[in-house]
Amino acid sequence: MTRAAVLGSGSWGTAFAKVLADAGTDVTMWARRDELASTISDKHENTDYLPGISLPTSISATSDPSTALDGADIVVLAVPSQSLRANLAEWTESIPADATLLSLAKGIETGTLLRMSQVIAQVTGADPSRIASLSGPNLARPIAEGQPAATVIACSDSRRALEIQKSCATGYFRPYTNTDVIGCEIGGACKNVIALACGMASGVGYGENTLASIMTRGLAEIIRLGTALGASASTLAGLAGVGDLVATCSSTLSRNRTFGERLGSGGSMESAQKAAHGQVAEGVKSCTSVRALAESYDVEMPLTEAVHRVCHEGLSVPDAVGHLLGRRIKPE
Ligand SMILES: NC(=O)C1=CN([C@@H]2O[C@H](COP(=O)(O)OP(=O)(O)OC[C@H]3O[C@@H](n4cnc5c(N)ncnc54)[C@H](O)[C@@H]3O)[C@@H](O)[C@H]2O)C=CC1
Ligand SMILES: O=C(CO)COP(=O)(O)O
Repeated sequence: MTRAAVLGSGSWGTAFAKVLADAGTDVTMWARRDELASTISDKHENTDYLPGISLPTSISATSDPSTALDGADIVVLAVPSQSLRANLAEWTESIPADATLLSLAKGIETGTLLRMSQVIAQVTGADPSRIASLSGPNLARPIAEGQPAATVIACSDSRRALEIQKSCATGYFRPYTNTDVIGCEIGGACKNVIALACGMASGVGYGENTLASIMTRGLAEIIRLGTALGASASTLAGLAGVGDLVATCSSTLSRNRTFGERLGSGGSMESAQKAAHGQVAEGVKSCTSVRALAESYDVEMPLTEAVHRVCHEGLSVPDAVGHLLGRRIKPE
């Protein structure tokens, strides 16, 4: 039986642990707090992040990372992007030598501008062939409720991608494999920034034409950046690109879209942050790193630029809209 350690017990870590267990994988979760680990083990519910969802009784949880990692074939990294490096530094010693490392995080590290698989390779010293990324239209709660969805597992080693695919395929969760780790990670990180922009537009009161225009032009800038970094455009036209972009930009369950909506309807960064109740809206930090990454590759990303300026330079949403529409007109 495949054994997985899921490190991080937020909404997606918990929902994905349920998927793994439903697929017949032996799962141990790690939670930062003892209290949450005990609740998951004893009450089979994550009352903090996925209240009302019954977890399989086979899932156990611990606040001791070495207990969770003991004998793991697959190590699922489910903490927010900006905390991955510090957490990994503590976990590296206990990670089994041949385990596959699977990142669920959708962000680009600030400062280093590294993708999550690059951070994992740097901190753990693992060969890139052991590192995989999972990304797609996967809002946590509907998946935990068993609503059908598909995803992409990207790994340069197809054997490892297949191993993960088998460990999480269920009657409601359909994983596809891919070898394009860059495309998968860029799609996942960048769509959060575009979802912030859609939220802002929606908060102002704009409707479907505006949102569809932002999604489509957002995809154009994601493809520009992805292909400059070596991603395949077809990955970005698939589940980890268009699929996730549509789900996140359209859903009121998205933390990024909701965060943007609060800003668009006149809320401050502080109030939007407070209203998120500790849940991470990755795009708020990644807009800055994606923008810097694009700049270093001489790639134009006007929507990302606008989101960065609203979140971090005090630009108002109406002024950001004015700047975007005031740009030079050009062919599509
Ligand atoms: N929630 C969702 O629907 C989806 C989330 N993701 C991605 O999964 C990653 C994790 O997100 P969620 O599970 O949604 O998180 P969440 O926002 O529900 O919860 C954050 C989790 O990370 C923990 N955490 C926060 N700061 C930490 C730190 N410094 N060290 C260790 N743990 C820390 C919290 O205790 C909590 O368990 C993110 O990159 C997110 O973009 C991907 C797909 C779906
Ligand atoms: O990545 C997600 C869906 O695929 C979740 O998006 P949010 O982090 O905006 O909730």
